[in-house]
Amino acid sequence: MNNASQRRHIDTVLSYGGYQAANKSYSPTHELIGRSWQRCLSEYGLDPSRPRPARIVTHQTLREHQDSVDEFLNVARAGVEQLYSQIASLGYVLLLSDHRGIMVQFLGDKHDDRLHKAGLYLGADWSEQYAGTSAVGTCIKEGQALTCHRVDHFDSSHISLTCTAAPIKDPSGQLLAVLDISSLHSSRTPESQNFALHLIQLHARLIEDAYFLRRYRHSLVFKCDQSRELVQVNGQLLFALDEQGVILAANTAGRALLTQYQPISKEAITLPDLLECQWRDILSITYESKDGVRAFRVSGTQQMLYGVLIEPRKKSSSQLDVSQVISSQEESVSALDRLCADDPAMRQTISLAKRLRHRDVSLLILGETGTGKEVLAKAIHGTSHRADSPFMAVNCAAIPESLIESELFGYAPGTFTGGRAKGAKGLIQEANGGTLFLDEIGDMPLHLQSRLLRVLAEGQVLPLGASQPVDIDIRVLAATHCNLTQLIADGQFREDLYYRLNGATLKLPTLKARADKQYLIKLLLERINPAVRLRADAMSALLAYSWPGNIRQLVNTLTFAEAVCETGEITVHHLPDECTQHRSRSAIIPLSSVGQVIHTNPERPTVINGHCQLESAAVQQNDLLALLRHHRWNISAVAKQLGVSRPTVYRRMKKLEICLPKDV
Ligand SMILES: Nc1ncnc2c1ncn2[C@@H]1O[C@H](COP(=O)(O)OP(=O)(O)OP(=O)(O)O)[C@@H](O)[C@H]1O
Repeated sequence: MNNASQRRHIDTVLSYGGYQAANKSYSPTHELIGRSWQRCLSEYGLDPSRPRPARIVTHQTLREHQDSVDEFLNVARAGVEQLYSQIASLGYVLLLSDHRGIMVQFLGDKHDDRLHKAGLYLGADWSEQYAGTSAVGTCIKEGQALTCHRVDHFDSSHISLTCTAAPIKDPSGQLLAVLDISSLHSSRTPESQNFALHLIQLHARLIEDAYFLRRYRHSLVFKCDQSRELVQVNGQLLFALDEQGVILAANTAGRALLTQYQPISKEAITLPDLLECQWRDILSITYESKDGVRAFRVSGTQQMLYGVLIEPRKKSSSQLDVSQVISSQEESVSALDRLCADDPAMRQTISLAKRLRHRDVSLLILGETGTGKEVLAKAIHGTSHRADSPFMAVNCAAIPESLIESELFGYAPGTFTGGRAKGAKGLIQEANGGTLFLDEIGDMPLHLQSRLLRVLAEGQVLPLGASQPVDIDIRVLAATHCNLTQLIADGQFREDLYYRLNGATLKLPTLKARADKQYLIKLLLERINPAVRLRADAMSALLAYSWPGNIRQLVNTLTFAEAVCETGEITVHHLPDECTQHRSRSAIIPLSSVGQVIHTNPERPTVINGHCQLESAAVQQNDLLALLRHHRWNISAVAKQLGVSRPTVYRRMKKLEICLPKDV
């Protein structure tokens, strides 16, 4: 914006007396803009000839503002991110302000200095009192959605911006936050922003309603709409009710209806009064109406509304209510159920595990490192009829090859010089009556695979140096992150053992792919320290991160954050750098610039269970490379962060065809 335009704008504002006459062609929002200019000049004493730089509040102040809307930010996250995904490519940034005009959330390019300078940034103060007329500040004052387009702004330093904002109110009608989308540049015509205004109003309503439903999740909620067809998916009016049908709260559309309804002598308005019906007509909707919808007439009018009931979520048995699950003295949810909340892949796995837990068939658990293979194996054991017998876990990759045999099968007295004179029971025997968990089975040497096969086939183990086999009764659960089919094809794994182990396959998704990450984050943090709170900004960062080390890395990250946060509250600043820096995979160093990858062959996809995993391998390679480079190729540091041993890191590097740079 050049100086001449700014000077012209200052003149326009100064001669504001003629504002409405001079701007006849403006859209109706300009009544709001006019009132705002008036406030700026006469109430706040702002001087249009002295443009004000963007004011960004201190870190501490920002935290206080974020805290005050923490619960709301958690609920708003999905709506905010969905809106941003729709507008980012059009050059907009998204801002969420609290009711005082301080930006408590920002989605956009953090490194764009122009945004920072323009105040389109986290912590910026867009209150009308400070920044003059703007979409956010004026929306707060007027309680209405509006676009503040270019010269609508009071301050001449803002006249290249276009900003569109909508209010979000709490269930009592108080302003909670303002949702805003802004762009540094835009077409000159204000009409170009009409679509933005519709889009933002739609998302503000979605977020507001999500917050309403969250706040009243333990109450009966009546949802209604003028359309029978749309009410289930997009009911516009929400009413929270007590057991007698008294309206406890309503969303914005519901409150608008209530203001039209004037009861004569009632203190508390009931829904049956409002809809001229019996309380039982409402309570019986779900089971008496075929489509779960019933028609009602609004009292004293001809207006029809179609309503559905949303049942309260029970406080005690909800699996998603983590604090309930954890604090519950009675273990109402089995160890298997607790492994996940609402993730489709995990649900399938857990349901299969439940069906097979009492059978003695061997199970093969597949999943990347840290996805919880051992935890699942333990839960299967713990919920099976073998629960009171031992659970023995053997990590075939961690035991040196020379020791696996004696560790597993044991040895007879006098077999080894230096060994225990009396001999030793192997882990297979130790597990007798219980479960033997063979982790990293893909790393078991071939000759031991034959011996293991015999144990499984014959139910007997022959310790080293012994002449008599010992009867054993074990159930075997095996796990691997390897592609066993490929190992079989390469002659490194016995096909007959594979079939023996694979009574059924249980697959664990990567943490990144799980829809119930939030549940896991809360569950794990609760276990680490129930008194520590996770702030919404930290939760957002954790949800956005790609988690190459899966749940193990999440545990380590939360443990670290809990240790470094001193105030009993984890914010994004307490998270390790990689969680906040790698917001998306595309931000990870491009392979071509690394130079440590040898002959990555895109023509040779890995095949797991018949599906092409080429992309997944590339992603794993990217993630591991990023971590290695982040830790300057310090393998111990990478192993620590991933929560695996150094040999595991080396093995994974080998598998992903990554080698150490020469100068390390
Ligand atoms: N569902 C879960 N709930 C809580 N903690 C979990 C869950 N799944 C995994 N963990 C934790 O994550 C870490 C890794 O789990 P586990 O050892 O079972 O993974 P894994 O897949 O067997 O890893 P690897 O392949 O490296 O042996 C452990 O600290 C475990 O306690």
